[in-house]
This record gives sequence, structure tokens and C-alpha cells, in this order.
Amino acid sequence: GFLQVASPVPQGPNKWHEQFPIAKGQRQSPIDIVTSNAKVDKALSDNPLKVSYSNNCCQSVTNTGASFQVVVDGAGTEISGGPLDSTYKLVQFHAHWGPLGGDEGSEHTVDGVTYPAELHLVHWNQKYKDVGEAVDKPDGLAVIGVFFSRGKEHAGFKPISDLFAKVPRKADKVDISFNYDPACLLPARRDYWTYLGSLTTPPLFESVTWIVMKDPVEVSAEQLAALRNLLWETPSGEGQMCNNYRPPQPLQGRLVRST
Ligand SMILES: NS(=O)(=O)c1ccc2oc(=S)[nH]c2c1
Ligand SMILES: [Zn+2]
Repeated sequence: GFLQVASPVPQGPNKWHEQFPIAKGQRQSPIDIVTSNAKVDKALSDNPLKVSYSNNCCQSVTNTGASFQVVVDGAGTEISGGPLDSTYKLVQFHAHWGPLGGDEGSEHTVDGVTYPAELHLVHWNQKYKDVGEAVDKPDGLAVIGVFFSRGKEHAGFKPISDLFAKVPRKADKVDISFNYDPACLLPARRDYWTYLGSLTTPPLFESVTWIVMKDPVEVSAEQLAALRNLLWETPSGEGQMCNNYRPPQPLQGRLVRST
């Protein structure tokens, strides 16, 4: 969990409700995915999730002060099908992770199991005029979550993880001059769980259709360690960015569907 300190360092998750009452809402994220309670929905396979990203959509990597963020120009980076009733466009991707070498760090958990990190590919509904209009609508966003497990190096993630050392401080930004297709970060098997939830960081809007991939992708210990090249403010000054994850929130009777 986050550090418990007075501002200006951001308040931890269990204080967010003071400024963002929706933190105690009916469709908050992340959740613990209880696999035995997930309901296989044939409709999800009858209309498969379609991910079509271009390989020149990534513009830059920036340190947001809470994660890295790869900013995407959205052209030709569309997802549709599965649980989605319309087309959504990729706008950015980022991640959440734990302490060095630890196994916690993911936001969603699976039968109580955590992963060392979780990638979020954030998309907005094309029925809205821009992401700013979509961000607080019940069907405004679709986020694909991908668990990172510790193992062999992920060649596809390397061009991105190599950039973290170039953006150590908040608002640091480096352009992505090479072609990069974010689809390389998805697991080969495209099975997922899906449920209606929220942003996992303030303002915690209940606007996200979550699509959490069942299979993790392996990244190396060095690639997980590279996440700590990103720095952020801690009570004792600047420190390595870590534990930027929100713990699971009450399910509030929601149904989790499964392919
Ligand atoms: N962590 S997340 O739920 O994917 C997510 C996605 C987009 C966001 O925009 C703001 S603002 N906070 C956000 C959190
Ligand atoms: Zn996120």
C-alpha cells in the first residue's frame, strides 16, 4: 500500500475517501478475482475481443509521479468486441508494482494471489468526443490488465523498460523514436475475466470496463528492477517509486464474467 503521510506526498489509498467519497462506491477497482465465482459467458467468445494496434502509435514515456506512462496517439489503436458495445481507442499504458524482489505489486489478485506488477492499457469509448469526456462516464473507459510474473526477459517490454532510467523525476519525458506495437505486451492466450469497475487511482471514477488477462507475461527480475529507476516523493525526500498499487476493494455483489 501507499505511504501514510501528510501532503504534499500523496495520501494513501485508505485516506482517498476523504477527498474522493466514491472510493467507498459500488463499483470500485481493483478486486480479488475469485475464479470459482466467475461465470463463463459464451457471448464473450461468440464476439471475440478484437485488439488492433498500429506499431507507430507510441509517442513518449513520461514519469507521472505515480507510474511511468507511455502516451499513445490513438490512431489505429482500436479494441472492440468481447464485453465492449463499441470501439475504444488506446490513449496510454502504465503499470503498478511492489517492493524490490517482492511478489506483491499487482492491483487485481486471483484467488488472493498477487503478481509483482500489473500493466494497464487504457482505452476510451469512441462514442465520446475525447478521453476527457469519456473518463467519468459509466461506459467511458476500457482497461486491459496484464499481470507481470518474474521469469525470463520480455524482449517486447525491453525497449520500454530501458527508457525508465531516462525519466527519473516527475514530469520527465522522453520521446519514443522507434516503432513499437503495444500488442506485444499481451499474453499469447487471450482469455480474460471482465467486470465493471473504476479507475484505481484518484479520481476513482466508476467508468471502467475491466478486461483482466488470465495469463501473466514473464518479465525478468532486471526489468522489474528497472521500474525502480523511476523516482517519486517520499516523506524522507526523493525515493524509488514502488508500492504504487491500490489493494482489492469490496466486490459489492458484482458479477465477474470469464471467457
Ligand atoms: N490505474 S487505472 O485504473 O488504469 C487508471 C486509468 C486512467 C486514469 O486516469 C486517471 S486521472 N487515473 C487513472 C487510472
Ligand atoms: Zn493503472
